[in-house]
Amino acid sequence: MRIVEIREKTVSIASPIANAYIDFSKMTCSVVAVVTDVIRDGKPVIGYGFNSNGRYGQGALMRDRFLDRISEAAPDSLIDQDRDNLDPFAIWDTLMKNEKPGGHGERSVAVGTIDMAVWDAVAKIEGKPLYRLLAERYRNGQADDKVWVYAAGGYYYPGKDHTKLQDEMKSYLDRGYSVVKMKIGAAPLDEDLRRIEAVLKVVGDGSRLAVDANGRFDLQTAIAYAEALKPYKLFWYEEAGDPLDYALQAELANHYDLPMATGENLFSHQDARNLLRHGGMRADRDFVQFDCALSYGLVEYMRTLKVMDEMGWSSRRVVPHGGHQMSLNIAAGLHLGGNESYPDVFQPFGGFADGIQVENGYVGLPDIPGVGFEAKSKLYAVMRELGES
Ligand SMILES: O=C([O-])CC(=O)C(=O)O
Ligand SMILES: [Mg+2]
Repeated sequence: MRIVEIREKTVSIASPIANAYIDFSKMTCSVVAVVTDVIRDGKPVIGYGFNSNGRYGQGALMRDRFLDRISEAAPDSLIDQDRDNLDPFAIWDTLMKNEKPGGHGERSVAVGTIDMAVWDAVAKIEGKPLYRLLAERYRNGQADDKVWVYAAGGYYYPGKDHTKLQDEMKSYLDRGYSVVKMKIGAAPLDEDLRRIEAVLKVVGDGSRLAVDANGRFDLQTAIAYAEALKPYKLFWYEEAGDPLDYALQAELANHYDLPMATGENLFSHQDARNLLRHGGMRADRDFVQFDCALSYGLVEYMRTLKVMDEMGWSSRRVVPHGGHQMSLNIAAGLHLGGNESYPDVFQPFGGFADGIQVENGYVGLPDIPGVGFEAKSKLYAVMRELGES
């Protein structure tokens, strides 16, 4: 058994939406296909991956060094002999050979995307949904059969008034979500409060609304928002300040005793550990949002979960960023607290398998081998074009 080839391409996920920090007018993402010589149902097994929104396609890094490391490695060194399968840990070590520690930059996105495709192939070779494989290998066989998800949206875009924002949020509730998320921080505080109040009229209660500032605020602004948000008792207040400003996050906790969330822009277990060491995050109420697709993949994610465990954090406090099926599998298989969902944006990469309904805020997973991409037809069409061409 061997990896025959790894293919990659960059695709556009451009749209007119904006958060407080960036617009998505030129957003791209990488799609990766790991082609193996294993035959299932008369066809070679191909694992697929893609990177989450917010970081651009990583083709250059992959072509410049990561893919060569795999093609130059002895094929046997990448195999899990006991299981007669690919070995995601050995593949990870090979990808990261001669990479210095620290300064994670965007190589973590390139590696995370390849790692997703490797795990998809591993689960397909074993003939199981990835979440079941993860539960069997790492959680005594106990998988969650459904995962809590919330609907993320509420972006700024030209011409979007309060009515359009309300319509968007109402459509998420109509589709079975019980918690929604909206952007803040691209408008002045008083306008953002009016936007929040407009949404509260639709969702009914602050416990059903999270807000996301995408790292926009300095400490003074973060505190001003905290004071203004407090009476609404929101589900969470996300990424108030710069993702790496742990002192800001820790000081903010002195002004806001309700749930906060952050971590989507931390790309390694060392950065996650620094957040928990220095960011004043509270294990009894706050949430962390590390996204495997941006942060060296599932191999590294397991290290992050171990760090959390050692620091007294339940895996149920993790609700990953990214709204993708890979994190949904990790959530069900490794017992996370839930997953983000983008019902309308970042298509065809956002969202879950076709025909899977959200019920009271929970979704199930398709019962097919791998991550489940084949059950999401528009996404699979993009992947297949790369893998089977
Ligand atoms: O707008 C973005 O970059 C996405 C984001 O923060 C989220 O999904 O929490
Ligand atoms: Mg966010």
